[in-house]
Amino acid sequence: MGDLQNPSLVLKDILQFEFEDRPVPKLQDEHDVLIRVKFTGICGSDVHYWQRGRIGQFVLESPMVLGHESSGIVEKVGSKVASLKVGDHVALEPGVPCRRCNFCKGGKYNLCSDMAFAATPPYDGTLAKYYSLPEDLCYKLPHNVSLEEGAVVEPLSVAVHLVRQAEVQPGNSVVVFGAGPIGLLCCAVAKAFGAAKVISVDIQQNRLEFARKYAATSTFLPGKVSAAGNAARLREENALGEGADIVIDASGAEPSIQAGIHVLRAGGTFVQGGMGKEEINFPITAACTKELHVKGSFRYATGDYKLAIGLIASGKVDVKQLISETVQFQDAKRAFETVAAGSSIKMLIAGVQANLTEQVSTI
Ligand SMILES: NC(=O)C1=CN([C@@H]2O[C@H](COP(=O)(O)OP(=O)(O)OC[C@H]3O[C@@H](n4cnc5c(N)ncnc54)[C@H](O)[C@@H]3O)[C@@H](O)[C@H]2O)C=CC1
Ligand SMILES: O=C(CO)[C@@H](O)[C@H](O)CO
Ligand SMILES: [Zn+2]
Repeated sequence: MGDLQNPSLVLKDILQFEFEDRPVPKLQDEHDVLIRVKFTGICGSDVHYWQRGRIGQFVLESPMVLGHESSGIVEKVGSKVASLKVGDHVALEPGVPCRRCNFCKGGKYNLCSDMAFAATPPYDGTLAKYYSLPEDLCYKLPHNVSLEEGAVVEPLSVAVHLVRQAEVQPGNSVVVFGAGPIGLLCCAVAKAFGAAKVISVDIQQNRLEFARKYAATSTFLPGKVSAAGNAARLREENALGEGADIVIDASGAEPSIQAGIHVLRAGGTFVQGGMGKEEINFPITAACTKELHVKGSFRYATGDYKLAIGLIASGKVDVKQLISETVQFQDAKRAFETVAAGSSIKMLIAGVQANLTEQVSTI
């Protein structure tokens, strides 16, 4: 068999992956660029689609290429591309908004209802040899930021957006539920924003050990007691007085959200980032009587990617430590299984290599 054009990892249905050859994307606009994808991280959201076929209103109804945390090298540029040239190393912002609606015009393009986002049904993702995007969504990496780090810019931008939504101020106490990549990056960004206490909460002891070494000032393993009981112990063990200033949920788990509301001080801020069950029991009276600020946080918007790259380039946030393993493209399924087994932090999948094209075709 001759060379494949664009080998891609396709989620055909729940738990069913297949490698397929897809056409190389055509540049649709003079400002588009074609990227040779070099590294792609696996996100908790990819795992949700793989295992459950949905996140909220986004439901897998036909086969979809997974992956949206990618870096790559510019392979081809449209006739009006001025900011990039062939060979540039870039981090991909993998969602194209309509650019015309009020949200887009107001800088909150993450809320655009016409967003075409990689690996969010029905749009194909980046786990392919090639991917195409408008030039302004490809961020040139500084010389001291590697392509591996470039693939982590996407989840770091999610964390930057979460911490900005939380309005973390110097001296704040911040409790982060979930010590997966998103929660860990939230800890690191909160610290970079000057938080005095950053408490990481998870049900996996190994993740807490990692969090403590990485960016958390302390950790908390919830017990088999009520959410209010866990919140009380969390407050006590961390000398939080009347409660934490800020809670970020990066777990999507109901007990975390409940404990998060209970651990906040009056007037504190709760930001939801984790996505899991669509509906949960929520301690609404505590939120009411403490006059909490309860917000959501979805992906990223104006300035988040630039700040994320700046945090890496300046050494304020180290993303290299999060990368557990990089597997070859043809081993992508194993990478998903490793993530599901909970034995890694961030798994990267290398882009299709020239000499691997034949091998992928036989899988
Ligand atoms: N809001 C947004 O824009 C985005 C949201 N996400 C979501 O954020 C979440 C986190 O993503 P990743 O870090 O990649 O996933 P992950 O699955 O690696 O991390 C989730 C962590 O939550 C922990 N957890 C589960 N139940 C818990 C409980 N009861 N208490 C405390 N911790 C608990 C797990 O042990 C795990 O370490 C996912 O739900 C993902 O879909 C991801 C990207 C963007
Ligand atoms: O994981 C992310 C972004 O990093 C989610 O927003 C998914 O795009 C939802 O489909
Ligand atoms: Zn993601």
